[in-house]
Amino acid sequence: MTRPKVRVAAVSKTFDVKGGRRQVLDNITFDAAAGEFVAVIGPSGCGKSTIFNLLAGLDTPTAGEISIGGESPASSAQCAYMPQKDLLFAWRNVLDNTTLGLEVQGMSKKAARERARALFEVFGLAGFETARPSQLSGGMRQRAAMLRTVVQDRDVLLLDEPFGALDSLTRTEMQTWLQQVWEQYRWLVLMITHDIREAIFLADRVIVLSARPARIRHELTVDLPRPRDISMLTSPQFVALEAELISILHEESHRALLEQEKPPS
Ligand SMILES: Nc1ncnc2c1ncn2[C@@H]1O[C@H](COP(=O)(O)OP(=O)(O)OP(=O)(O)O)[C@@H](O)[C@H]1O
Repeated sequence: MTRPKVRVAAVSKTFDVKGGRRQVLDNITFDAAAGEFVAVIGPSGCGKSTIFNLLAGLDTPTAGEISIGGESPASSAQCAYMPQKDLLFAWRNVLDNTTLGLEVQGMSKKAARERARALFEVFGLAGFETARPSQLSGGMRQRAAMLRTVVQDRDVLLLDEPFGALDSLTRTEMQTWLQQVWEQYRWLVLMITHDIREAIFLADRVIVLSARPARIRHELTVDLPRPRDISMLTSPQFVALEAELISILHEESHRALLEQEKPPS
């Protein structure tokens, strides 16, 4: 078996909060291989973004270890992170929004623009390079935010609810589009979503987290053939996977609701 690209080993995270400590992650262990598409799903507030912050090296675990390509997240230059609110700057045109990450890393504006421009076609944004973000549709804005992540040329993409704010029709289109682009580039994608169908449609594997403090509640392998299309959403195999996840998530969401009513310990 090849060595996993991402390794999360016995990771726990506790925050100091007013009036006590709040444990958010409890002994999380999972691996992901190069080229794999892994969806992460769990009740609201269970700790999904916290895991991504640790993977991106923005914070450190209280216990346990994370490695990306054998390196610590902070020193690894292999991860590109698209946070939940990856907003485009209204005063920059679309091209200059997509080059931001590269410029922050020290690349010249000219070189950054050249690299980003080459992706506009694939991201369905050709012709909109000099448009302002306000001139784009919701789906286009999300593709621009994703282009800004992808242009960093990393092997591992962390996508935190990339389609959360979109209407369901646009969302379905974006899922189909993302699948196509992923087939072409084969990044290792870790994607947080609240949408069970989206998770099954896109992922090779779905990791289900428990209510906070998050533990791995379940791992589901999605062995539906690729490329997947929307006609599969109603296939017996898809529906069975969906039912399995719905029942687990409902249980955990209910626990999360009860947990919210408790004060920090
Ligand atoms: N820096 C911090 N200090 C204190 N508590 C924090 C901090 N960051 C996150 N938390 C808490 O950790 C818990 C999990 O937050 P997180 O954003 O990881 O959840 P999530 O599963 O991504 O949520 P959502 O589904 O709503 O996006 C929340 O209760 C949050 O308040």
